[in-house]
Amino acid sequence: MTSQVAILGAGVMGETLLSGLIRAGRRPEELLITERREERATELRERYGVDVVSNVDAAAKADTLVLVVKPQDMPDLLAEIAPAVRPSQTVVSLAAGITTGFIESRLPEGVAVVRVMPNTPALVDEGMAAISRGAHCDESHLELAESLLAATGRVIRVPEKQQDAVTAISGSGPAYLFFVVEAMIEAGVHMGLPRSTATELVVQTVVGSAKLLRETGEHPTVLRERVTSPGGTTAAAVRELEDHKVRAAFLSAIEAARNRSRALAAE
Ligand SMILES: NC(=O)C1=CN([C@@H]2O[C@H](COP(=O)(O)OP(=O)(O)OC[C@H]3O[C@@H](n4cnc5c(N)ncnc54)[C@H](OP(=O)(O)O)[C@@H]3O)[C@@H](O)[C@H]2O)C=CC1
Ligand SMILES: O=C(O)[C@@H]1CCC=N1
Repeated sequence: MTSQVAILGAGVMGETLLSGLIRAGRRPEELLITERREERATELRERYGVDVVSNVDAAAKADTLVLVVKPQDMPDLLAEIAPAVRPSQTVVSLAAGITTGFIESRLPEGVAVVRVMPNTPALVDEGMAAISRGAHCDESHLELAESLLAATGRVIRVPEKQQDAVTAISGSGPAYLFFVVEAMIEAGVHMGLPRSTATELVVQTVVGSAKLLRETGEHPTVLRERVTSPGGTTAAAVRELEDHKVRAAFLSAIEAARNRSRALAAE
């Protein structure tokens, strides 16, 4: 008998995981999804050939329950599924800020809960996910979560106390980089470049720079220094970034994301 994985809440992140599992070779019969809105359920059923069921049916049938609703929707979802959940199942939560203790306290005693922080580059199999064990997890539960997330990119294990910082760095991180990309494209347009030219220049520069970081393993400071010719253009630009306190702004922004993650479970 095949082990079933149910994704409860198939919005942006839930669909990202679903599509990754299918690309990695999981058969639609091994997957179940739940959705609140009928039109979204129909769209996903047609796109992936998966069954869309109620939360209670998913909790009753699947061996692994992956919770991908917004943190604010988590209390209601847990109250709904708790009567159907059994200690033999594994619960994997992708919600920002929601601790394993929060989930364990709302489910039957002994259920293994793994907390995961993924990110959207998982859509192109370049995701970064960090996983943490709850009180009732053993190695097999962590391996199960790793095998799910490894379908869409890299996976590391972190102590749960680091998850709010992880959320602020790699969970939200793609948005900061897209923000920088937007700003660079706008700068090109401002200087008279056609938008399509500016976009191609910036996107390939980001892809190339990421590859350079990954493939050389060099520290980013070293790579930045190699671009910075004495008395040249880059030095002029970096001076402006420092004058405008962009480094300090990143620190404050990422601390704000960490603090927001900490606050989410209390809402
Ligand atoms: N987006 C991202 O980059 C990342 C998101 N996450 C986490 O993933 C989770 C989902 O985020 P995201 O995908 O962006 O949000 P979305 O709003 O896109 O997805 C949540 C989905 O869950 C549905 N839903 C809500 N309540 C229920 C319920 N009781 N039963 C079934 N379905 C339900 C929502 O339906 P409806 O539309 O009707 O509300 C929606 O489709 C969050 O907890 C977030 O912290 C983690 C890392 C990265
Ligand atoms: O913005 C959010 O709350 C979610 C969690 C990390 C990325 N997106």
